[in-house]
Amino acid sequence: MTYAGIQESLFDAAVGEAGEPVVQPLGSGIRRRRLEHGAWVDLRPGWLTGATPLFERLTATVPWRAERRRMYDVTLPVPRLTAHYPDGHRLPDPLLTRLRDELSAHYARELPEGFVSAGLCLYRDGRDSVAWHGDRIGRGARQDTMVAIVSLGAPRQLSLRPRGGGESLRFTMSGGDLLVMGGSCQRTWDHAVPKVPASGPRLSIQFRPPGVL
Ligand SMILES: O=C(O)CCC(=O)C(=O)O
Ligand SMILES: [Fe+2]
Repeated sequence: MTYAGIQESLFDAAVGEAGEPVVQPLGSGIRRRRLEHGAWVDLRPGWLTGATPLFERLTATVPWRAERRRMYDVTLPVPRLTAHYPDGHRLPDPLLTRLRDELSAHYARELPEGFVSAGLCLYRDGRDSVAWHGDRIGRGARQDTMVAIVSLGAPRQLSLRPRGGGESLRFTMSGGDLLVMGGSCQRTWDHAVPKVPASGPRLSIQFRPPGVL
């Protein structure tokens, strides 16, 4: 994972015995970066190694939907595919359940309610993107909360900038990397995945606590 132009060490793409991804320990190698206005991001590059089989399974089996969003008086397609698994719904792969539970356990002290829902997004190529926004539908608009993102597939940039304007921070998320937005991040900062001239497909998994969308 790179941020602000600094290259962080990446793990070799080690694959588990049965060709399954290996979930590295979360406690080691996670680093918090405090941002202005009470926000922070935790970075854990290479949380999963050998994640290609998971990426391929999810790309092939998740019932992807093309989102549409109303803008002014027209409805436009949102350039990416999505699938949403609300609280209480079984996740599309047992490994995602394990990741969600490991995140809930790791953050239990700061986030007693844990992570309960998962949003999946598929950016098919460099033209797919998501515009500047905060996850502010629900209590992220009023309270500190967390959104944990696991990236699979091709590297893409996740940008953050203070909501009132200011310099943006750029985090390049590669396959297997974890980035957690916390504190006031959803209400005092915006984030985006900008378009790029060319990219292979990238899949993003966002785990959220109850009432955060
Ligand atoms: O692609 C990502 O990792 C971010 C997606 C996102 O911000 C969202 O769906 O709310
Ligand atoms: Fe978001």
